[in-house]
Amino acid sequence: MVIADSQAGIGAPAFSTGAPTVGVLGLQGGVREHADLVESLDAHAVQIRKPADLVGPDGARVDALILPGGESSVIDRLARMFGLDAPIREQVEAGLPTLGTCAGLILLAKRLENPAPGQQTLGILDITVNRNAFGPQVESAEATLGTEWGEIRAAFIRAPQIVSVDGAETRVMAHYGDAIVGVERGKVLGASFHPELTRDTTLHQRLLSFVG
Ligand SMILES: NC(=O)CC[C@H](N)C(=O)O
Repeated sequence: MVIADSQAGIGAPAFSTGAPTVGVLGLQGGVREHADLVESLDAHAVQIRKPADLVGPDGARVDALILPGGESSVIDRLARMFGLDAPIREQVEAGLPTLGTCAGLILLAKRLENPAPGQQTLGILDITVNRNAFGPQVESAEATLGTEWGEIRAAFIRAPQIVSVDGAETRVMAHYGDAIVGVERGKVLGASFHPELTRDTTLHQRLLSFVG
């Protein structure tokens, strides 16, 4: 992964080199795992930590965005602290293909049933999410899901559940038992689970299919 942050000193962002560039929100959580999967698909991964990271030196945006899992209240607080919330919202609403997994799904939701004190979301997907529906970390599980995206090997870790899909344009794509755990609207994908921990590339391939 190329870290698009001069302070990190790992080089310049790899924009406009032919292969698509996928930004991974790099504030907290499973950043490296998503970046590794992106690079296994011959795309570039860059870390997004400040608004300028969303835009390359020649003005080109990243071609797609991933909001990883982690702790959604922490990612939310840091994103607002660094002024990333509005630019992300604007670019996603303008058509930037985006994948949110677990905490990333929570960030995408318009409504949370049990937010942490002061927690906000980007409010992009017209869904209501119960933040820790699948219980504490010890109740985490791995499962193979038959989904509208294809078969996915998924890891659930204190996973959120989509308790309702409130907008007609948002499609239910995946269930785990009776629970809705995957949705899609336009070029925005949201999943309760972690495909990056089981190294399942189905969702990343779907994300890249929206590029260009
Ligand atoms: N693995 C995860 O991303 C867990 C998300 C967690 N439930 C939260 O509120 O952020």
